[in-house]
Amino acid sequence: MSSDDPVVDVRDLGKRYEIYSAPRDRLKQMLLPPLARALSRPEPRYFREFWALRDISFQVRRGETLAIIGRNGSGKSTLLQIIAGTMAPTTGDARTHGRIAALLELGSGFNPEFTGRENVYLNCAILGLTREQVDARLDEILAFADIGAFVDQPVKTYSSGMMVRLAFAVQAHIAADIVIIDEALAVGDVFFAQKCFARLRTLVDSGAAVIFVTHDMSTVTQFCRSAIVLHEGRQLFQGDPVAAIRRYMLIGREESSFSRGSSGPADEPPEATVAGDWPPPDALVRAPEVDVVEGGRAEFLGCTVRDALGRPANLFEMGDIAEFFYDFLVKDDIGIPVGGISIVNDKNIIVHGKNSLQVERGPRGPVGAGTRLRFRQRIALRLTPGEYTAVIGLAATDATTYANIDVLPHDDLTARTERISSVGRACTFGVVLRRKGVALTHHGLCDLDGDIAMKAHRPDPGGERTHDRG
Ligand SMILES: Nc1ncnc2c1ncn2[C@@H]1O[C@H](COP(=O)(O)OP(=O)(O)OP(=O)(O)O)[C@@H](O)[C@H]1O
Repeated sequence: MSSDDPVVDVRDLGKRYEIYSAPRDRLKQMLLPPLARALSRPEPRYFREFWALRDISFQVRRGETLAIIGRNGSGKSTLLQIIAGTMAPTTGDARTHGRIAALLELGSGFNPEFTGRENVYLNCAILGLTREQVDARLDEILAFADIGAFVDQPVKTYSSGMMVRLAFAVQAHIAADIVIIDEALAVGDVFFAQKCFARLRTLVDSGAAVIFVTHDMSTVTQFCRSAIVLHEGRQLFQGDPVAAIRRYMLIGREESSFSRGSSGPADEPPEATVAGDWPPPDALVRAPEVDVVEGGRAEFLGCTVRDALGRPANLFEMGDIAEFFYDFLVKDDIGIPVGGISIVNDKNIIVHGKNSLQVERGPRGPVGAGTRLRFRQRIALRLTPGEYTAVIGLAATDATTYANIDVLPHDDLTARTERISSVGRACTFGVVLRRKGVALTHHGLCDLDGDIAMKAHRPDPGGERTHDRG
């Protein structure tokens, strides 16, 4: 095998599951078809077919990193299991060359009654290492796992974080040619995740191929050289990670009444407005999965997200302006209304939140029952690529508080502001790398204002020379 030959070669792969509506049907399926065959009768079937994967083909070479992305249930884990050899395909095949390290299901390779140390030996033996080889690596494995005295406790007493530490430490030290990881790093803390990525980078540099399932889009862009998008068991896309994320973000959206905003087709969708214009009230959407907490004093009517051209959009490039429009029907007399949005990432962390008290100070008064309150909130999405949801909130405050916002302590302001409605998952949108200019405008969750100055200073015999850059 030459060094350029694929170490993973997946061809026309398909996986069919048999779905039984009752356990007894499984038994019938085992017993009755052979009987029917013996009697030369038509074979009965007691299950429904479900194809979790269809026509999947790709190759991975040494030193390559491949991400597999897709919505829940798209077939990612099934595909990894077939590559890892723990599940057989129904059609096609997945050939692999070399030793495989797989981190698929938490604790799956461990015997819960054995200690961590014993499990290291057990796991390594399963992976084909001799006792002497394990002895030689044990210190390194345990140092990497860094679980202290727990290493001599039964694994059943471990937290999930400890379990993944030990499992990753083993898999990362067995000199594997192919490393397969299914989201497993997500249960470790951030320091351990960083250590794992550093280790994976070393493995890749030394020629291992890494296949990775993740829902974390920044991992895809930062770590992987290519990506496959699976959707309902089909391979929608394979190639550049950024293009793959775009494709992934569009799943389920292109068919809906939403369109793609800045990434969309050149022809404008019918409901586009001029940027900044208020869309007609019936253009607002109330998604079925919104999570509304309201005390009956106002009703959330819906929202729409528009791009800088006024087109409905839910996919933006880093730094694009998004305009959020959202309406409430006030059902009771309330004080001075306050509207706001919090943007929440896939880890349920609020990456940005702002309400109208924080941005405007125009004359305002209380509003009465029957008023339709309309908000337009413009946000520059200077966020890391990923999927986000918006929480939309309505609150009210009194005239005295409103007049004294600048002097009131924050806690007083909060205490004097009544929460009226909070709408979780009011809308979702994606942020992807930019296509023009610097693709990734910053690292980390959000882009903070700031600048960088540099001075180069080189003392020399003829006097000092200083260059300023700012
Ligand atoms: N043993 C099984 N029997 C029947 N159907 C199954 C079985 N295992 C998985 N499936 C189905 O196959 C499809 C693909 O499952 P899989 O776990 O591979 O998806 P996934 O992309 O890894 O999902 P997630 O992101 O939620 O982990 C799903 O619809 C799932 O319900």
